[in-house]
Amino acid sequence: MYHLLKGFHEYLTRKEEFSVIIIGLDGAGKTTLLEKIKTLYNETPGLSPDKIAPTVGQNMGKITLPSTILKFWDLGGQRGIRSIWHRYYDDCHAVVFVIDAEDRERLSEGWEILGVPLLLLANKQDSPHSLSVEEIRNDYEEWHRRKVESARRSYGEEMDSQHRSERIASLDVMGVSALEGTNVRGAIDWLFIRVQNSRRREDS
Ligand SMILES: Nc1nc2c(ncn2[C@@H]2O[C@H](COP(=O)(O)OP(=O)(O)OP(=O)(O)O)[C@@H](O)[C@H]2O)c(=O)[nH]1
Ligand SMILES: [Mg+2]
Repeated sequence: MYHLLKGFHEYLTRKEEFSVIIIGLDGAGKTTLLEKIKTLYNETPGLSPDKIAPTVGQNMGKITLPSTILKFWDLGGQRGIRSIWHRYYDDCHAVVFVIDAEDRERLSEGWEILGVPLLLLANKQDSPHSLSVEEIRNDYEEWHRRKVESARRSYGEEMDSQHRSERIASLDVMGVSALEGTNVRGAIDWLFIRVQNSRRREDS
């Protein structure tokens, strides 16, 4: 009887774990974001911004949501370290791509390394010098249009235009400030819904 009740209790309280990777150029604010997420969702606060150094390798952090554990992998963004990102793609349930909205010069460098985008965070929205969500989205679409056009020039007309629209449709841009925590909860809500949906699709 005890085992039956214990099993039932475990069933009711069980939590599924999902992996989310956080990528983006060096200095975009990925680690600041992860530490802010820990502070907002865990009893033990994350590191304060002045304790955060550039990431060499990876950081991991977990938060608990209703019947869900989100496990974040914050990966270093420096050029030499980006080659390890692909090892995390297969096993993750969602990708967060952080953009430094203050850094106009390096926006296209960001698009170059962006694989399949899911949630794009335009970070540093607290700064008056930052580009807005709208400007970031337009820049991405403009960059993508140029890329499709130059591919068309090189490979002829057989470009898959349906693929193109799917790709843009899958892009969600949100403005956040990792430093101040603005809209970080909105980003977590987005991820929560996204991983729940991915589970429903796997189940059916
Ligand atoms: N104004 C402002 N600055 C931020 C924000 N988020 C991060 N920063 C600053 O941006 C710099 C880089 O932040 P990190 O979190 O180390 O960046 P990272 O993306 O982890 O960089 P790598 O580990 O090298 O890939 C730091 O000086 C942060 O304080 C933000 O929301 N607003
Ligand atoms: Mg970092």
